[in-house]
Amino acid sequence: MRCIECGFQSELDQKMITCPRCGGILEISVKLPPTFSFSKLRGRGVWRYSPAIAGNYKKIVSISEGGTPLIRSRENSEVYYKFEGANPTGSFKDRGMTVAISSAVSEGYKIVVAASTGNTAASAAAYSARAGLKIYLVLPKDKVAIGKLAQSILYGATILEVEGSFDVGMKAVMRLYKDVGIVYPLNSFNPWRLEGQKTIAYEITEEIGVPDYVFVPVGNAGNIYAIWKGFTELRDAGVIDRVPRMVGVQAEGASPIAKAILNNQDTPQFVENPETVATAIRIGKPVNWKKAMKAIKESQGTAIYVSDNEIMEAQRELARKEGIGAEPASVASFAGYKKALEHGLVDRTSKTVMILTGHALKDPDSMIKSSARRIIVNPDHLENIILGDLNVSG
Ligand SMILES: Cc1ncc(COP(=O)(O)O)c(C=O)c1O
Ligand SMILES: N[C@@H](CCOP(=O)(O)O)C(=O)O
Repeated sequence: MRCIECGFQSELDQKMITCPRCGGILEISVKLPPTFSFSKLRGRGVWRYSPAIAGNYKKIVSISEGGTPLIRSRENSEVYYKFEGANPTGSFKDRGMTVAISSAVSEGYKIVVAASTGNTAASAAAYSARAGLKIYLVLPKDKVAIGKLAQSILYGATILEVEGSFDVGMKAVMRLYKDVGIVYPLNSFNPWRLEGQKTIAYEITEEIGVPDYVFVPVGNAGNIYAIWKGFTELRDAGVIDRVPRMVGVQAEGASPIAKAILNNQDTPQFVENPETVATAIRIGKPVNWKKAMKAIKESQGTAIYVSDNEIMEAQRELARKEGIGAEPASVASFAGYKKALEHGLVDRTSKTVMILTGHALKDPDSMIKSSARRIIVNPDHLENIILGDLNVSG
């Protein structure tokens, strides 16, 4: 393990979540066994890749996460959507949560905590219910999409609401973890969680080999790093010969990392009051910014920001042309891909995967604002509408 802030190094220690020297963010380095081969793996989902997942687990808490569909685009056979909405609670967070909760249980914790814009909360609530742990969720008041809030309520979490953005809650959870050792933190500054999320890279590689580009929505910035880490491990073990270019996509009103990358700055300027329709990535001070920038730079990738209008248009286009329903933050990857095509950053022949991080049903308010043809009809004369349409279209 190595601290990304101060360079502290240690042997693998599952008790370690942040750097014991400076409190910084830790990286877990994994060397795949020389015998690693996809053909030898058994089962499906996150734990199929257990030879690559660091740590010892006395008990595995799973709800069959991972193994999500990689859907080929109808319009371009080189383009794929990794639909993380198909996870048990409807987002990629489940991949990380199965590992983090299994780690918490193995280390003897009884209480877990997470700050959240909604998806981490829903996932953490489900996995802690399955493990029989007590969970406290810190949410930005009135800023969590209704589907996600409803999930956290259903799974029986205690919900603590704070005024202000997600960043306020994140800071509070960090402090709580550092001051009160009995509480296990489930956010992505916990490097064990990212061990689960990196399996996205393993699944993509096993199914289609190495893509040229992977587009990832970026909020607290753990996922883009985790996916890059997965590809890097496979490359270092000689399973693949290169790592795809990682492209981080942020919403314009919450884009410290994208702006730093685009302006060639080493450090992002944090956003005090982030604002975007994509509430899942309404984050101004991403805790994993160093890891994300490392992943982008070392993969020779880039970052992009997209407007709220571009996000909403992308959500409709994906639904209406490809039949895939993803929440606004999720389709930032698609909006970013469209922009990258326009700006000539990628071309249509590049093998590209967009990570669609969460299901459309998470945020019904965003869907219902889409334009739709809704007509009050006489049930005895439905044919009038259909025949009328046929006449109009000739
Ligand atoms: C649906 C969705 N997409 C993307 C993200 C961003 O992921 P990360 O925080 O790992 O950058 C989140 C949460 O942060 C999310 O809930
Ligand atoms: N979008 C996230 C924000 C928290 O991110 P995390 O990966 O650090 O838990 C959420 O769903 O809460």
